[in-house]
Formats: sequence, structure tokens, C-alpha cells
Amino acid sequence: MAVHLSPCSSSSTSFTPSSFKNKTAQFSKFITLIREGHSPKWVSQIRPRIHPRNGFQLKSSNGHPLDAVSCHGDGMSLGLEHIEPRGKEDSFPISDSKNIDSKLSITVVGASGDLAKKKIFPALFALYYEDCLPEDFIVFGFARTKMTDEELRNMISRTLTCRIDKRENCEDKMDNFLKRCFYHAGLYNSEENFAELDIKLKEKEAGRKSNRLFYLSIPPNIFVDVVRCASLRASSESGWTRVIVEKPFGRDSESSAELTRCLKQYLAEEQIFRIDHYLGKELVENLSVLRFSNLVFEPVWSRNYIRNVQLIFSEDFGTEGRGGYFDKYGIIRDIMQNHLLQILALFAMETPVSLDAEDIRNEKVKVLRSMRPLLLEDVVVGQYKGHSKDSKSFPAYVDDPTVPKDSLTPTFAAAALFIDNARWDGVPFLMKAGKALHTKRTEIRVQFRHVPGNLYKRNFGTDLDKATNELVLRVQPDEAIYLKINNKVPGLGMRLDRSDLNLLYSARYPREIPDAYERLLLDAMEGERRLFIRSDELDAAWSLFTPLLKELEEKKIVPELYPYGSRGPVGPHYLAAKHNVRWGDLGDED
Ligand SMILES: NC(=O)C1=CN([C@@H]2O[C@H](COP(=O)(O)OP(=O)(O)OC[C@H]3O[C@@H](n4cnc5c(N)ncnc54)[C@H](OP(=O)(O)O)[C@@H]3O)[C@@H](O)[C@H]2O)C=CC1
Ligand SMILES: O=C1O[C@H](COP(=O)(O)O)[C@@H](O)[C@H](O)[C@H]1O
Repeated sequence: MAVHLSPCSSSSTSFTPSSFKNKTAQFSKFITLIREGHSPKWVSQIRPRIHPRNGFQLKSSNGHPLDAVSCHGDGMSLGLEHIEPRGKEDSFPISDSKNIDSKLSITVVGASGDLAKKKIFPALFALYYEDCLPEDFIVFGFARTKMTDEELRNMISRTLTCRIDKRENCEDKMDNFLKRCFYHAGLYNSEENFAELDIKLKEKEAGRKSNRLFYLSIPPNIFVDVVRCASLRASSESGWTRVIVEKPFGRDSESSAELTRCLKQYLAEEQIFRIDHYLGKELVENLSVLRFSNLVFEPVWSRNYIRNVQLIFSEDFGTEGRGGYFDKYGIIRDIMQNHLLQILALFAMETPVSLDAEDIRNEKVKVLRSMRPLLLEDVVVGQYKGHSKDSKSFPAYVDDPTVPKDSLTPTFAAAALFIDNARWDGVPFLMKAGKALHTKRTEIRVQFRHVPGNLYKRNFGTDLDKATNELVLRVQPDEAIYLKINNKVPGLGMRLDRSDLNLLYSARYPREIPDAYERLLLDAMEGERRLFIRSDELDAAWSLFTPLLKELEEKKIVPELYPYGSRGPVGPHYLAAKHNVRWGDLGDED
């Protein structure tokens, strides 16, 4: 009987039991693993299943985080995934990665691209500079562009920087890092080209146990091809294989589910690391610390004290160079459905049972599933238009040659979301995201309720809203956490003033904050999934936005135009007013 892998991509593969040369070899490998010290506890929890590359695989039957360990021999192999006890050292700790007998091979697929140059290679170098990579690692670039190893190194070297506060040995470190970088040109759907990559990887791995990490820094339409080829032809035969997948994960619920289904033809969920780089940002990571390790915040973290929450993303440049991608997605899919919604989930979730990845992701899924799908009436969309200022002219979105002149794709959106649970009933969560605005900033703003029976209300005049407390978490730039409070102006009279209790990171922690990609790459190497998106989280996120996105497209809703470099359209003010909210980012002093 042949097992056919489904037709998610251009080719399908079949495996026959006759190719399993000797079944007893499976069991001798199994026994070897036990002898090598793998715990019989997890061995007893595994059950057989078919694996695309190895033909036969053993997998745990419960939903705990797993880690892939594969072994092979005699022309056939077993892929084993084992359960690690919760809360203990992670399934593949960096200390294990540092094991001198094993090698880490990182392949950046789409190495010639913008993200690879701008973020991934610099992040890998930063990790190397900080001694966070295993001693024995190599980095391969893979893309269609013809390049030699030397050309790749030249390309990468242009974007590498050493930490501002630690410049010693920078040149040497760069040289050593670059010596470990190699390149292989190939087609994304060619199993043959990935088999060639496999040969090169093996050459460098020199017979040692190898763990392989693939970073898919490519457009989404070729994700499945690459996963198919990499998993069938270039996955590790002696260690784990993991794949980091960049967004977008589909365009809506259906395409996202289909993408997940296709990826799972070749990978177990535990091998898929869906990246949302906002989860790797310092202030976003700190959100849980702030909430759950300070007595003063958690008790007020509910509808009883919080009037509204605002999640604001603003960029001071347009879609320059990325119009082709952006026009298919728009700002709601590009920023809101993922980055802002992930922050919202972390902000609003209940206390997780532990800091274990699954416990946190369980809570995020719960809160996402308690939310109301967005309604058209609670959304405003905009698009930037050309604008001239001080004899400088700024292009309209539709001036981009890769964007259709009549495009209705929003480059700006504002939305009101609601969580129908006991903690957040009736509290508006307002989101605002836009490109080509007057400033670059990402913030979480929490506006608190009025002080009941405030003794000092006469001092605030008629606008009591101006006197409420506001907690601001500025994710970027100039990371900061500050609380707006009312304070007495020093002196003999009784004059009140709005002041900030301000934790400005640059003053308190005068060192460079690692880039989000550094943290996330490190986590993926360690097998830590806490900051990556699980497939049910993704489903829940798409369920909230898909009906709205369809309606916007079907009804051809025309976005409100706003000038490049402005504060955006006026629609969001009406939306906020409808929910009795005033945007917190209006004052320039903020
Ligand atoms: N750039 C960014 O700031 C961000 C990007 N992302 C995501 O990361 C991924 C990579 O982004 P980015 O680097 O900007 O993408 P690019 O458009 O630069 O593409 C990366 C590489 O993929 C290859 N490629 C491009 N288009 C095609 C195509 N139609 N068919 C086959 N190969 C193609 C090219 O390499 P070659 O021709 O050499 O094969 C290119 O260098 C995308 O999924 C993107 O959505 C996510 C967050 C931010
Ligand atoms: O994912 C994306 O994020 C960037 C913004 O990331 P940041 O870390 O610079 O804030 C955005 O420009 C891009 O459109 C989007 O795809």
C-alpha cells in the first residue's frame, strides 16, 4: 500500500512499506536511543506515524510541546519526537546546542531578499557576537540569485554592526562569522537543488550530529514548495529540523488553514515556528512581567478600572519597495491581525498556569476566542495620497509602479474590538495602524476610569477625561513605560498638574536593546515556542478579521485619503467618539 502525500504543492510523493528494508532495524534504533540515555518514560508515550522523509516516525500522543529527534540507518530511518517534562530545561537547550559533538546549520531561504539582509543576518551576527550561538555552527544562504560564498559574505558584511557598547574585536568577530557563511543557489521548488544543499551541509557537518534550522524569508506563495523540498531532501538525519515561517500566514481563515494543512504534510506542528517579530520586542516581552510580577497592576487590570485600551502603530514611511506584496494584504493583515492582536492577547489574557509555552498560548487562544469578530461599522480605512512640503514631494500609495492605480488597499486602519468575557466586558480595545504618517511609533495606551467622587475635581475644570490616569507602554522607538498622574505643583497654592512617572529605558538601562529577531532566532534554536504562534491561535486570529476583510473587499469600501506625513484621516476620531474614547497619542509631548 502506498501512502500518498497530498497535492499541496507541485509534486506529490509516495512511500511504500517495501522501502522499509528491515523493520527490525527500527527497533534496534529504538533500543539504541534508550541505551543513549533517552528516558523510557517518553519512549513509552510514543506511537508510530508516517513521516514524509523518514517513512516511519514515532510521535507522542499528547499535546505537550515536543522536540524532534530523528535517527536513521540501513536505508530507512525513524523520526522520534519526545516529551520533555514541563518546566524543566527546555527540550533542546542552548547548552545542548553548544555540545561539541553537534552542529547547528542555519539556512536562510531567500537570502538575497530585504528581510534577510536587513534583519536575519545581522541578528545572527549579533548572537554570534554575544556568544549566544553554539560553538559549531554554519549559516547557509539559499536563493535563486547566482552568488558565490564570497559575494554572499560581501552582501552580508554591509549590514553587520557590533553592539554600540562593546566594540572590541569587532573586525575579528565579523571575519570569523563571515567565514562560517556559505551560499547555495537553487530553485525553491527543486528537490534536486535542496538535495545539493544537503550534500553541502553534510560536508560541513562532517559526520557529526546536526540540527538544522531553516528560516523562510521568502514570499508566502513559495512556503510550501520550500518546506516540501527542504523536508524531503535536506532535513537533518541525526538531530532536529525546525522551520521558521515568516508572515503572512494566509490572507484569511481558509487560506491560512490550507497553508497550515499543507505545511503539516511535511512537518509536525512542533517543527513549525510561525514568527511574529513583535513578540520578540523588549516591551512586548515585558508586558507579562509588568502585569504578573507587580502587585499594583494586576488588581486594576479589568473593566472595573480600565476605561479603554489603545494599540497604536504608526510608521513615517510608505510601502516603498514593498508595494507588490502590500497591495495583496493591506494594513489590516500586515499589522493588525498579527502584531497588534498578539499584543492585545498578551495584554488581556488571564494569568497562565505557568510560563510554559503551552500554558501561555492556551490563555492567548482563550482570550482571542472570547472576542467578537469585527464589524464594518467599527472600522475605518484610509490610504495615503501624494503631498508636497517644503519643496519636497512625497508619493501617493498608488504612485508605486507595482500598485494598481485604482487600488483600494488600506494603508491605514482604525478599529474597535471587544472581548466578551467577565474581565473585559464593554471595554473598547481600539487599534490604529498606518503607514506614511507623521511619526514612527508603537504604543499600548491604557486609559483608566475617573476617580469616583474626586475631591479635586474642581481643579480639573470641565474636562474630567484629562484628569484620568493613563499608562503608556512605548514599544518603540525610545522604549519607555510611563504613568500619567495628577500631581500638586509645588508651592503655597493648590494647583494640580499632569505629570509622568517615567521609566525611560535609555536612562535606566543604558545599553542597546537586542533586536526582536535575535531573541526569536535564539528561542527557535533552543526549541522555545512561547513567542511563536500556534496554529489554533492563528485560526482564532483569522476568525476575528476574515468576515470584515471579505466585506471590505466585496463592498469595495473606498479608503479615506490622507496626506503622506500627516496624522492620518479624521474617521478614527468619529470611531473613538462613538465609543466614548479619545485617542491618547494626540499631544506632541507624548
Ligand atoms: N521586509 C520586511 O521588512 C518584512 C518581511 N516580512 C516577510 O518576510 C518574507 C521575506 O520578505 P522580504 O525579504 O521583504 O521579501 P523579498 O521580496 O525581498 O523576497 C525575498 C527573496 O525571495 C525571492 N523572491 C521574491 N519574489 C519571488 C517570487 N515571486 N517567486 C520566487 N522567489 C521570489 C527573491 O530571491 P531570489 O530572486 O534570489 O530567489 C528575494 O530576494 C516575506 O514573507 C515577508 O512578508 C515580514 C516582516 C517584515
Ligand atoms: O511585519 C511588518 O513589520 C514592519 C514593522 O516592523 P518594525 O519592527 O520596524 O516596527 C512593517 O514595516 C511591515 O510592513 C510589516 O510587514
